[in-house]
Amino acid sequence: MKRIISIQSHVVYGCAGNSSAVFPMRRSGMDVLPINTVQFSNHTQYAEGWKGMVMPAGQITELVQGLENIKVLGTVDALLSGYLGSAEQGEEIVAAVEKLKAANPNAIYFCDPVMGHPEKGCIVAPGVSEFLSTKALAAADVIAPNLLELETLTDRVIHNLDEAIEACESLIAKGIKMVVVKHLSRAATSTEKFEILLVTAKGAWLANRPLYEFAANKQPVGVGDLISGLMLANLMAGFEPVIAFERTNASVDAVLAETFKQNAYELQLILAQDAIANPVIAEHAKQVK
Ligand SMILES: Nc1ncnc2c1ncn2[C@@H]1O[C@H](COP(=O)(O)OP(=O)(O)O)[C@@H](O)[C@H]1O
Ligand SMILES: Cc1ncc(COP(=O)(O)O)c(C=O)c1O
Ligand SMILES: [Mg+2]
Repeated sequence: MKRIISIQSHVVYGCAGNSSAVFPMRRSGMDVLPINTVQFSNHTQYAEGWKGMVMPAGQITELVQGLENIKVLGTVDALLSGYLGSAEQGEEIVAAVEKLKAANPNAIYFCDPVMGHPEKGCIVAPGVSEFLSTKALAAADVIAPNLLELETLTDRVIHNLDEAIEACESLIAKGIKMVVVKHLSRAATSTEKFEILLVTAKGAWLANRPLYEFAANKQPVGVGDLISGLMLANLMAGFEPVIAFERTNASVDAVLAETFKQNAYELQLILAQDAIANPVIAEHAKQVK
């Protein structure tokens, strides 16, 4: 069984961060070790706000040390990071990646560069975007931005698929092994489908899934965290990148379809759990470069 440390937010109610990714990764057969960057009542896109706290400085480092003390750190196959409570937590994560790779040189770092953005509504502490664009990017093996995050990481405005591929290739040229663009949004080839992109040194692949008409102020949150968690789980399960990409897209579609069917705001992970574990691929990814 592959083992993944997942360093993300925890929300008491609903799905975001670890509360969106841990159960699906476990349901996909992974042994997941969650480290929470924050403990919030709910995600930060509720109009009513949220309660809770950012985990104290040093907490990530202390917990990783605890894993090393009991000789578990060397058995970990991957570290996934997502929503950060502070830029200082990012520094602790990069140090944890270095410690992990010293204990297991085959381990990989999968970074979901969750950034706040007025267009998106997600609220993230100051300095996090700058950290993600520099030190996290330098340490990551796989990175999974949405379009806005990809633009920030590559300091460019992206208008279409070709420009999105070029932006990903610029990250590959810097040493990133794989880029998953979780949402092509305005750079997508069609407005009728929800499109995602996989780019590696071997090429670029486009996948899509149906668009569900959620109410404007009730767009489910935690989808990116779900995509990143399932992509990593599928890679750890041994699927080739394109197959992992297709399986992830199929599982995420099943979750969104169930969420839409239930007219829910929070992702319906439990109702869709069988499709998480055993996705049915409706349409294969198309190689676009
Ligand atoms: N199949 C779908 N149909 C409609 N909306 C979707 C679908 N999948 C994801 N979304 C919405 O698209 C947005 C994706 O957010 P974005 O910030 O672009 O990436 P992410 O949040 O996944 O990191 C979210 O509002 C999510 O609810
Ligand atoms: C606490 C928390 N964690 C994680 C996220 C990331 O969610 P998404 O996967 O939609 O980018 C958000 C977004 O608002 C959030 O508020
Ligand atoms: Mg996101």
